[in-house]
Amino acid sequence: MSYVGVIEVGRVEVGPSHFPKRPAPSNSSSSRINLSRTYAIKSCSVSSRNLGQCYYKKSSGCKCKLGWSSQPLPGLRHHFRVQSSASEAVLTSQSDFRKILVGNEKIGVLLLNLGGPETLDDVQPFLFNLFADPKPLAQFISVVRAPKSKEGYASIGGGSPLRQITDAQAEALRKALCDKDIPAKVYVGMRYWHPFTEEAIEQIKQDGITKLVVLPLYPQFSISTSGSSLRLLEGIFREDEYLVNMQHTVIPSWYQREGYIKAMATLIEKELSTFPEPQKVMIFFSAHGVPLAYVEEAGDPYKAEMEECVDLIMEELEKRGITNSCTLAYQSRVGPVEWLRPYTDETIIELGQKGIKSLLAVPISFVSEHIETLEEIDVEYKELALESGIKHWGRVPALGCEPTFITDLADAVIESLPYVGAMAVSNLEARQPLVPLGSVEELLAAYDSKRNELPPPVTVWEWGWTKSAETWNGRAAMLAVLALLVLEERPMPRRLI
Ligand SMILES: C=CC1=C(C)c2cc3[nH]c(cc4nc(cc5[nH]c(cc1n2)c(C)c5CCC(=O)O)C(CCC(=O)O)=C4C)c(C)c3C=C
Ligand SMILES: [Fe+2]
Repeated sequence: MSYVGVIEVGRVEVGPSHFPKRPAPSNSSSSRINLSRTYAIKSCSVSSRNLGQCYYKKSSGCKCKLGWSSQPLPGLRHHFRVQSSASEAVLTSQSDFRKILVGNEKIGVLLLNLGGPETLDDVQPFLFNLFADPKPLAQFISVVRAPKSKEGYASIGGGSPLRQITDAQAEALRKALCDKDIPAKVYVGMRYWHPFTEEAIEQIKQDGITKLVVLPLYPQFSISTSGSSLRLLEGIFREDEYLVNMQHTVIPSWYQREGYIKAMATLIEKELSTFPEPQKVMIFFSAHGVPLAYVEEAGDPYKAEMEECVDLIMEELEKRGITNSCTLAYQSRVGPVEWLRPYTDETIIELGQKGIKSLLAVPISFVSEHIETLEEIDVEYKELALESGIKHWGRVPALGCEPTFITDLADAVIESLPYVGAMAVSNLEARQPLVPLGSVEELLAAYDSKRNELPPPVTVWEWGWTKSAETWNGRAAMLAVLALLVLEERPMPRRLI
């Protein structure tokens, strides 16, 4: 039985502090709320966090933070009405809690990731997929780029560890969900290498999943990463009868989640303690870069989310009495087009010139070890730092299967369950600041609506031009890499091309 209209959360105190963001709309049933009274709720869309509070309190009279839709949206299944009528029931037991969230549904979680070549032979075809738009150029670019990439992958053991780590994260998440009484199957869908997203979707269909939570494994949203995967999913969903009818929701980014922030702060705190003078260490956040045009012209929220993420981690550290200085820079640029600044390599040199002696690198845009942590940071940037006068160098490990982090991902999934099937966002303004959720289509529409002023297409790109995020991504990447090819002959270190 679906929980729509069945949730019988008992007495809920509705107070002004629970509605800080939006005033009660005058034309909806919510306008009848008297903020100082206690109400029973029928057919509601309280998030599982709130249900969780009800459950954990195991008593009546618990407080729930409620959100509402100002008007019933077409197709919105879980909007709620607050009524001053009685019919109070109390949600007390774990099984009630689980029943509401799971019912008879088969829940699936689809982890989206980029994918990486597992062997050196995979490198060129992997690059082909990465640059596969338009295809004739992808072949050319991947062949030219392959030797350089292979060198990198050879130096980290002959392949990317991404698949293995992501599989381990999927299994850890499954267990964490199970421990929280939410039985779910967890799938891995890579964008550019095995197991491809298409393979994961096939498995999801075979398993008869009825509710799917889509969770990109990138803490911050970028059109080049999560956006690209979601665009692919959108196409797959649209063309498949089973999937069109399968309820789903997307957690587009989760860098603001308390558990993630705390897990990052703990890793930093631990690593700082290995320095001879921890309080003098500069915390150096290094994020994967994107071409500047993504942010300035295509409306990528990546930079804003990254900066907010750094602020939140630093706030958490401050609460723990750690007040080190910090800086944020962007790494891994490809080609000479402008990428997000400041660049990691240039910043390291500048910090050395300013007399900084201790640097702790924190990879922040990705939660697994991969070529850019193991080779670029651990080898190239470390070497550059030592050459630049830095005496003490450290690097925070990627989160991987760190338990606090995995538990938090499980909570994110559980909190998203009431939104499965619901159209929770209709535009960016309507999005909640925390854990904005929505269907793939809705979400992309929200981002697309911000992208009205793309520059006119360059002639060479006119073939197949659209304004979609993924195509824009492909075009910019292509532009960058083509420019790179012009400079390819020059003997420059990887970080400077
Ligand atoms: C948040 C993470 C990432 C962003 C943003 C991103 C943007 C981006 N990347 C390229 C080009 C390449 N990326 C490559 C590999 C790669 N990139 C990420 C993450 C982000 N990329 C990952 C996790 C990986 C796989 C790493 C692994 O271990 O296999 C590569 C191939 C490797 C290499 O040759 O350096 C390229 C090329 C562009 C152009 C871009 C933004 C538009
Ligand atoms: Fe990349």
